[in-house]
Amino acid sequence: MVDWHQWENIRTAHPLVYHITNQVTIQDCANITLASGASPVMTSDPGEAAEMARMSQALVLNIGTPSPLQREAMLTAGRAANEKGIPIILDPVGAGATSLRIRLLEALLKTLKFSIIRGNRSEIATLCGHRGGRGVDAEGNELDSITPHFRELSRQTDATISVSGATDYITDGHQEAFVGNGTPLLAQVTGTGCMATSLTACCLASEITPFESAIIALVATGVAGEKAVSSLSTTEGIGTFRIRFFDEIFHMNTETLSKWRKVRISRHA
Ligand SMILES: Nc1ncnc2c1ncn2[C@@H]1O[C@H](COP(=O)(O)OP(=O)(O)O)[C@@H](O)[C@H]1O
Ligand SMILES: Cc1ncsc1CCOP(=O)(O)O
Repeated sequence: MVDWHQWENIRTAHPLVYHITNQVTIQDCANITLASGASPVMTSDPGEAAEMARMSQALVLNIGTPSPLQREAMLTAGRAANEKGIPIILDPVGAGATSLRIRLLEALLKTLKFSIIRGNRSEIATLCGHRGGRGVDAEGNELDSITPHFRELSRQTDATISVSGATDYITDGHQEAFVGNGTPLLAQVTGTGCMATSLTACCLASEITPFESAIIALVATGVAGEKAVSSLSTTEGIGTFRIRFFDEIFHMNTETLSKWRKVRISRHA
């Protein structure tokens, strides 16, 4: 059972969520963080990364557009966060696309302890050793055949694994959740995965457990997408959808989450 009231914790706690993230969706991530009731800060200068991490309540490391300076900032901020017990969430955007991304992920996973790793199926499958994906979007991978690998990754990394797709899958190695909310239009707008990661960090920063943070954030993303798409007229498309998605997150509350949620949770055998 998920306590959906915890969504309101974000507005009450108003946590600072530090993002080292990609140049494509950085502003969307800042705005979705604000829409949920948290406060974003985005900077990639290694010179201030440790100090910024120490004052935050959660750290997002999103590898969408890596650079040498950003890679250094991620390791510096990550070490500072780990030392202070501040939770870190990793978004391995485009994980399998290049060797540089694979090496960066190996370094991050070797050096840092993550509370949550959130990506699409191709990205998380790459972390499980099944390299795939042409760019940053998911390709292939039937959910049923791959969930045992996600559970194993959770055990190996001691992190909650949050995998988005038509059906989202979350495991902390002991229990698993399937989230059926969403709309295919979410996959046609860039940044919805990055924003799902930001929302997961907002929950994590508000003292919600990693497993519940992952579920609540993906339900909120999916429900906001469903409500946004249902409001579109025949002449409206992804531009209006994107704006309405922000509005729906801004107005998201306990009642909407518990009424619209499509979640199945079970314990692993
Ligand atoms: N075919 C789909 N049907 C319904 N929801 C989807 C679909 N594809 C993705 N979503 C939703 O879109 C959001 C972003 O997921 P995804 O597109 O997998 O992330 P990414 O942008 O990292 O590739 C998630 O909330 C997910 O549930
Ligand atoms: C298109 C693109 N290229 C590098 S990062 C990025 C954004 C990816 O965003 P998301 O993973 O949320 O679709």
